[in-house]
Amino acid sequence: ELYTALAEMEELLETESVLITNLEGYIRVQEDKLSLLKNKMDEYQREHADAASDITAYVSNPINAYLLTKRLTTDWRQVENLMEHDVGTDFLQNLTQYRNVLKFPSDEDLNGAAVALLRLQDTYQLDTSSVARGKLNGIQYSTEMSSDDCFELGRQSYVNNDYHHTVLWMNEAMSRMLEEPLNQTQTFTRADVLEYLAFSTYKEGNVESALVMTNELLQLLPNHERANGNKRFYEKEIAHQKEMKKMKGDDGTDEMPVSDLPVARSDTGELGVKERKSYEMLCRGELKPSPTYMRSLRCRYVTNNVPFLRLGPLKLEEAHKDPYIVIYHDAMYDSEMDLIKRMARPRFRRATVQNSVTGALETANYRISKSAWLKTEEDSVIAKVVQRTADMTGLDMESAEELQVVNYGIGGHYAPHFDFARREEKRAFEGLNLGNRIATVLFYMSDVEQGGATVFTTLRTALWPKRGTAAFWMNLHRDGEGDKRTQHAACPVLTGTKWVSNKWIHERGQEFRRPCALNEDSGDFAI
Ligand SMILES: O=C(O)CCC(=O)C(=O)O
Ligand SMILES: [Fe+2]
Repeated sequence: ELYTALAEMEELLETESVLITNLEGYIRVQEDKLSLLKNKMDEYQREHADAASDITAYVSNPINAYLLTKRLTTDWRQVENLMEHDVGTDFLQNLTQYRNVLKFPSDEDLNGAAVALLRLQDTYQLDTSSVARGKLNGIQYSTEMSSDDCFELGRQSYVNNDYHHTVLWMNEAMSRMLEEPLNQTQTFTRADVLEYLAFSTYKEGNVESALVMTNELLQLLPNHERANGNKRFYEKEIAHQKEMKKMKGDDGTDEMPVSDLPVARSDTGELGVKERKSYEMLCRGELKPSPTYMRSLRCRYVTNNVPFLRLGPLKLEEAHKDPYIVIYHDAMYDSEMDLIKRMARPRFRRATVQNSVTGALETANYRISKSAWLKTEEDSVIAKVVQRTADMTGLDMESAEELQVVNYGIGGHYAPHFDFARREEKRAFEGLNLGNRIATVLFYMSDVEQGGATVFTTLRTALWPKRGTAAFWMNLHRDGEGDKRTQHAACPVLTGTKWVSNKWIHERGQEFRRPCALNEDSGDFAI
């Protein structure tokens, strides 16, 4: 699960550096051996040519006769020994040992990294060939991908039953392969790509194209057993579809290719097609509140009646009126953020979500990050931050959860969700007797180069991470019901790392600070 946070990916670079050194050593020893053999061969060739120019004269000389005999006995045995001795063994053994001491990614990591890349491609509408060329918004974003890299990404998509991306990346692999100079280590052939393409195209609902590709494949490999079987299958399928059309008198205009149908995407939860569209638009910064609405939003200094804040008031910026969402600027000092990150690093675990039925904590594709919890009592710095949270919210911190520190790697995200437990998730905070999560304070502990906004899916509002700021909103209505309008998500990180910390404040202890009411009345909250 290394791919879930950037912090741990750094260790992989160290692993790679050790592997490179080992490979360098291996090559050096092999080269030494080969150059020794080459010297011997040159010497033998020279002597042999000499002898061959006048064989009788050569062998009649006793010294030559001795040397020839020696060459073919002890000397040649030396050559055989050299050839036999495998100088690679030690280096191979090193590799086995490294497995135990160094950090290595697993196949699951490879899959996770691939899925993350594809998620970014979707969310930020990146076109396949630009990604393959390492280009992002016209600038060089990373190294170029080889045809092999593209093929592997296509294969990963295929394994995940993601035929849409299989087609995109297999096509890219093919066109890259045609551009590249002939490569001896190429891991795939044209026929391999055609096979993946044909089957995925069929799965995407286009049988005709699948048949065309299969025929192309059979031209390359006429005896390909599976392809022959598929060809018969596709032909039957096409005939069957024609038959069906005829029976229905259907002119085919209302037929929708399967790829356009809404598909359940596991990593954005239960979003419908429309919600998913607006979520992604928000992430891209394409959906904004109207200028009229923006004009109504204010900034001000606040003291919240806290005497201490009279000395240094908080800087509040309104992000949304109803529900009320605010940003506090300079809510955390650099030194605090540095310490919090340092404390969290060694404790990072893959973030979990609560199963709404069983209440159990489990990992899920729709939340990809690493997180750790810090107790208030652990360090005076944490206690200070918690006190500031109390000042910012006017709420009691007794029932609040520990500070949750989160680090998102490239592609890390959290799909649209509510911070409060819904009725059907009643078990979530049961037993703690602290009530539901009444409010959220979300500290941004890093800038994010590209992507990584917090977006409120139904409010046309996106908060862009800015180091040191904190967002604050109430999750519950006055009557304790969850405010569905607070649904929000963490967009995937496109470049850079994202660090945040969450302070979730609970209902218990707020009875006098935010008295409840009989009906939902969310507009009266004043800071
Ligand atoms: O990281 C973000 O922007 C939001 C995180 C969030 O919503 C959560 O952890 O509940
Ligand atoms: Fe959240």
